[in-house]
Amino acid sequence: MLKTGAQYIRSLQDGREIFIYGEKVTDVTTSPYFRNAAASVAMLYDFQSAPENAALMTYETEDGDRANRIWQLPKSYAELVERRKALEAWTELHGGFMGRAPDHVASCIAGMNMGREVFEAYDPARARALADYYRYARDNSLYLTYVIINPQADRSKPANEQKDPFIAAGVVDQDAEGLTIRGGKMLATGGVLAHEVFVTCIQPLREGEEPYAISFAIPMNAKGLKILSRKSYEKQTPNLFDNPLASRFDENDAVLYFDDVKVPWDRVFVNQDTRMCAKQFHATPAHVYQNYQAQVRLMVKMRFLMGLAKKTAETNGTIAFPPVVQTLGQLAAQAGMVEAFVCGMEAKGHMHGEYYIPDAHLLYSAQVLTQQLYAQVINTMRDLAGGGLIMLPSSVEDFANPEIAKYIEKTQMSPVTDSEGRVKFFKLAWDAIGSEFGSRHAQYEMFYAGATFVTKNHSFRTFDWANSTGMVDRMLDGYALKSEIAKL
Ligand SMILES: Cc1cc2nc3c(=O)[nH]c(=O)nc-3n(C[C@H](O)[C@H](O)[C@H](O)COP(=O)(O)OP(=O)(O)OC[C@H]3O[C@@H](n4cnc5c(N)ncnc54)[C@H](O)[C@@H]3O)c2cc1C
Repeated sequence: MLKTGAQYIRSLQDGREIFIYGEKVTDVTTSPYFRNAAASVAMLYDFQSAPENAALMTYETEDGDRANRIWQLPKSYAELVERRKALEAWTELHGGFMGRAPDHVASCIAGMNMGREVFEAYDPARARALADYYRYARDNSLYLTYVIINPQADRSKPANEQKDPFIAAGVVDQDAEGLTIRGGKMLATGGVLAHEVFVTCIQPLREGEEPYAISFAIPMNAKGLKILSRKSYEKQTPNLFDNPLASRFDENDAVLYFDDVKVPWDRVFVNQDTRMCAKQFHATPAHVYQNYQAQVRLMVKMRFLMGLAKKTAETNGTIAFPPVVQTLGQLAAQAGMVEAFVCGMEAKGHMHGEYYIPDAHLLYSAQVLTQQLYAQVINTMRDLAGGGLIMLPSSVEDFANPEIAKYIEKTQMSPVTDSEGRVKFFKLAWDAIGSEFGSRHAQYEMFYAGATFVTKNHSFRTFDWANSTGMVDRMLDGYALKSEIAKL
């Protein structure tokens, strides 16, 4: 069943325990720290369930119901592209600023479900749990987030050798009903807004780390689950005009602590198996699908950033300067590169059983390069803007005071807009690239898919080295020292 925005908002009122600013918040939808972000997610739900968007955003499941395309399991290139168009349309609603909108983890679980045979070979009961969960989440329009990284503490030691063996979430007990989980996980982006969380470990685990080699999904209001929120940018932003992005799209990031949380067997996908923990991502299409979604999102975000860059130059009257045109051309080429990667990984995809999967190496190439690219793009945009990002009145209250408003009109000028338009535009640009919200985005784009050594290893692992070294070998085979000496 497709949820509407109102149904989504109601479904969040489930008594989950969020800790922030010394308080416990149990209703996200009315909290000044989270309510606007919840309303933004509700907007996504309304868009998916609007009758006029049915063909774009939904597909018919095997039961004859309609589900959001984020759950679709494409069986051809054409279906993959159809699904991507839905992701693009959804992402445009937030300009790519909600990194863990519901399409991210849905893509992961859909990809995992496309590789069910890997779970069948591991344990048919766990495979059944995964297949049932996929259908349950799809049929109930669930918003899932995930925590797949152990908290930073001492990265030189495995989880079982940390000062506290339960700094990272692991199994403390198992019985006929399921597992009991204790410990922490980073970093549940969207955790306060999601219905459920998928919990596992994507970091390679060694012998001795079996208790941490788990994979399961539970509701955000599960007994014993504590959501430890970072500061709220939404709360710090007094109004929409001054922080048009932070005030609406602060999806939040939270450490999760599992205070002896009970996980029933029908929600357990991997139990204390280090090899299977890695295989669930890399032997199935899960890792490729979740990160393909992330590149589609980035493609849309780059388009939005290009709009900001061009308007920056227009607003400052620098648009006709040849070096500025070249800078915009360079930025546009970088945006084009992200799009080329998305189109390339789709076109170069392959069948995994009955499903069509984007090309893994082009995906990992995109990840490695875009992790570096984002900071470069932001820096170039700051360079284009100069002090205009800072030469701004403190808040809408300044406009509301006639004495100050008079001087704003005298000092905020542009060849293409009035003083209000100039301030409005630069406040948006600053929120995207410079405010605390914008700065968190730079960190997000650098790390959401793992540190650079991780993505570079994926690129190394998936490149067709045999083809390249074969070419070199054929070249080397075409000549020899002996025959060259013979020519002397
Ligand atoms: C804004 C934001 C949102 C996030 N959202 C989520 C989320 O929704 N779900 C989730 O599960 N995770 C999330 N994460 C966590 C993210 O997956 C991790 O930040 C990422 O995997 C890197 O892990 P780390 O932060 O522990 O960094 P580390 O692995 O500790 O790496 C930090 C740096 O230390 C060095 N380093 C560490 N280990 C090595 C090594 N073995 N070899 C070489 N160099 C090393 C490198 O310089 C590296 O860049 C989020 C992170 C951020 C910043």
